[in-house]
Amino acid sequence: MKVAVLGAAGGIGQALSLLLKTQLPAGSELSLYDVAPVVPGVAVDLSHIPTDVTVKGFGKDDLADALTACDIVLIPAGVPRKPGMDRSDLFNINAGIVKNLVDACADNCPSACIGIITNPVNTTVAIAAEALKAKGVYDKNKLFGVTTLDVIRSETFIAELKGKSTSEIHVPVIGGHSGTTILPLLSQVEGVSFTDEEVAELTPRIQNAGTEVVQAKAGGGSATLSMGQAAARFCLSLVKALQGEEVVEYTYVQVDGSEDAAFFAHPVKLGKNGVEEILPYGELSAFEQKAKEDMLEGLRGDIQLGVDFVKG
Ligand SMILES: NC(=O)c1ccc[n+]([C@@H]2O[C@H](COP(=O)([O-])OP(=O)(O)OC[C@H]3O[C@@H](n4cnc5c(N)ncnc54)[C@H](O)[C@@H]3O)[C@@H](O)[C@H]2O)c1
Ligand SMILES: O=C(O)C[C@H](O)C(=O)O
Repeated sequence: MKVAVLGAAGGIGQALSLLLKTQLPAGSELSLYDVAPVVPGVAVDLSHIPTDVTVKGFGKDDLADALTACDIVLIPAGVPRKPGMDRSDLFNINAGIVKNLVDACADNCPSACIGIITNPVNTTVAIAAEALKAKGVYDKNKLFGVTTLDVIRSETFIAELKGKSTSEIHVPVIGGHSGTTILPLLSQVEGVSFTDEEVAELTPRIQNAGTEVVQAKAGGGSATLSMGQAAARFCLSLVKALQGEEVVEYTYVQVDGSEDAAFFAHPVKLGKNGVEEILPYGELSAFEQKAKEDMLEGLRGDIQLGVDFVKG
C-alpha cells in the first residue's frame, strides 16, 4: 500500500505522517510532499522510527514522483484559519492549491483514492471532483472529504458528558464540514439519552469545535493533532477496505439522486474499490430534521462555488 500526504510538513501533515509511519501495515510506503523545504527532513526524521513502513520526502518540484503508483492520497496542504475567520475565508488561497494537487493526482495516480482535508472541505471536494472530471479520470467512489474529526470530537464530548468510555460511544455525523452544515445525530447515539437542553447545547458545541481550537491557539492555526488522529483513522480504515475488509466510516462523498446536496457526509461502506455502498443515515429527530433543512441551502451554495471555480 502506498500512501501520499500532500502538505506533509504542516501541522496536520506531520502529526498524520507520524501516525501512519507507526500504524500502516508492514510493507507500506509513505510518500511525503510539501512545498516547504523542511519536508525531506521530516521524512528523514520519521525514517528513524523502527517500523516496516518506508518513508520518502519529496520537495516542491517532485510532485509527480511523490504520487507515482499511490493507492491513497491525503491532502492537508493549504492555509488554516486565524481567529475571526470562517472556513470559507480560506477559499481564495486553498481552492487553487487543491486544484493543482488534484490535477497532479489525475496525471500520476489516476486510480488512487483521494481524501481531502484542506478547508473549506464543503467546496474543495467539489473542486477536486470537477478537476478530475476535466481530466477524464473522475471516479466518485474514490473521492472523500475527510469529516472524521467531527465524529471523534462528538464521541469525546458525549463520553465526557455522560461519564462513559469513548470506546462505547459512536456518533453519526452527517452533512458537511463547517458551522451548521455539521450535523451530529444525537438521537441515534446508542446507550445514552439526551434532554432537549443537552441537545440544544451539545449540537452547537460540536459544530463550533473547530473555532474553539482556533481561538485557543490564538493566531497559531487550527486543529492539527486531533485532525492528524482523525485523518489517520480514516486512512487506516480505507487501507483495510482496499485490502478486502468491509469498514464503515462517515465521510463526505458524492451522493447521486440525493434530495440533500450533491455531496453529503453519510455512513459509507468502504471496500476494495473505495465506496462500496452509501448507507442511509436513518430517521432524524424533529430537531435534526429542522437543522438539516436550515443548512441545506448554504451547503449547496458551498458546493456550487467549487464547481464554478473549475468550470468558470
Ligand atoms: N477537514 C478537517 O476536518 C480539517 C481539520 C483541521 C484543519 N483542516 C484544514 O487543513 C489545512 C491545513 O492545516 P494545517 O494546520 O496543517 O496548516 P499548516 O499551515 O500547518 O500546514 C499546511 C502545509 O501545507 C503546505 N502547502 C501549502 N501549499 C502547498 C502546495 N501547493 N503543495 C503542497 N503543500 C503545500 C505548507 O507548506 C504547509 O506545510 C487547512 O486548510 C485547514 O483549514 C481541515
Ligand atoms: O476549524 C477549522 O478551521 C479547522 C477544522 O476544519 C476543524 O474543524 O478544526
